[in-house]
Amino acid sequence: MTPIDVTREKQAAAQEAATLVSDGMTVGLGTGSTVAFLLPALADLHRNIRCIATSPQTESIARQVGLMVEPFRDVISLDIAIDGADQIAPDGWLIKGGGAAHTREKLVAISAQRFIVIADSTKTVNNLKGPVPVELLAFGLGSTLHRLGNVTLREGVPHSPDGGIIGDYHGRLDDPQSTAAWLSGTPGVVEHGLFPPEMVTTIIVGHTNGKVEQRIITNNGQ
Ligand SMILES: O=C(CO)[C@H](O)[C@H](O)COP(=O)(O)O
Repeated sequence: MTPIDVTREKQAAAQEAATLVSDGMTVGLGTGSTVAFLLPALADLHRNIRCIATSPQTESIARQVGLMVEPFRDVISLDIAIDGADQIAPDGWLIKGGGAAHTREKLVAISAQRFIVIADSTKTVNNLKGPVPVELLAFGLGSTLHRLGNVTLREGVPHSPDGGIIGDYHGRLDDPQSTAAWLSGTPGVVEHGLFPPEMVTTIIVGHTNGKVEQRIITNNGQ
């Protein structure tokens, strides 16, 4: 069997996603190594797009390759957002936030008409497995951690770009909907990395032979 070439898979998915963008669009840019392949592909194909970046890393690379990046402040709606994922379940639930950017990534995804997920084939799983990344408010951190129970704080990337404390929740995940609702309803949790299928338009998975597989998850009301 051919060994998996994750780099080629990421590249293939990113390249395909870049073709879904048209000149004149406002484009949300996710964060991570798959998105890093998307940025030059977008810059090669499109001269006239406006971009919103979900992290300082993405913003810096996007500017280096010549993309026009603006702050996400007065923009209300994006035409499209493209981002990676850590795990993709068959029903379209995602875990994101391996790169600690899930709060901004969720805001950008929910604001986009279409949210496209790009990934290598190792990201597809039969069942989501924890942990789930969480961003927590520094104020009251000890109390929030006590109520959540099973959270480890990150050492590598301890803060989000917005100053939140990044951790990983290791609790139950057999019903992502109820875990997501519980995390969202816990005061002190700024955001968690469970993304529901309703947020996802299309998943593009790259394969080692350079081909991609596209799965439509929801038409987002279009
Ligand atoms: O959610 C994310 C960052 O917060 C990334 O999209 C996710 O971690 C996937 O990263 P990569 O493309 O490097 O595999």
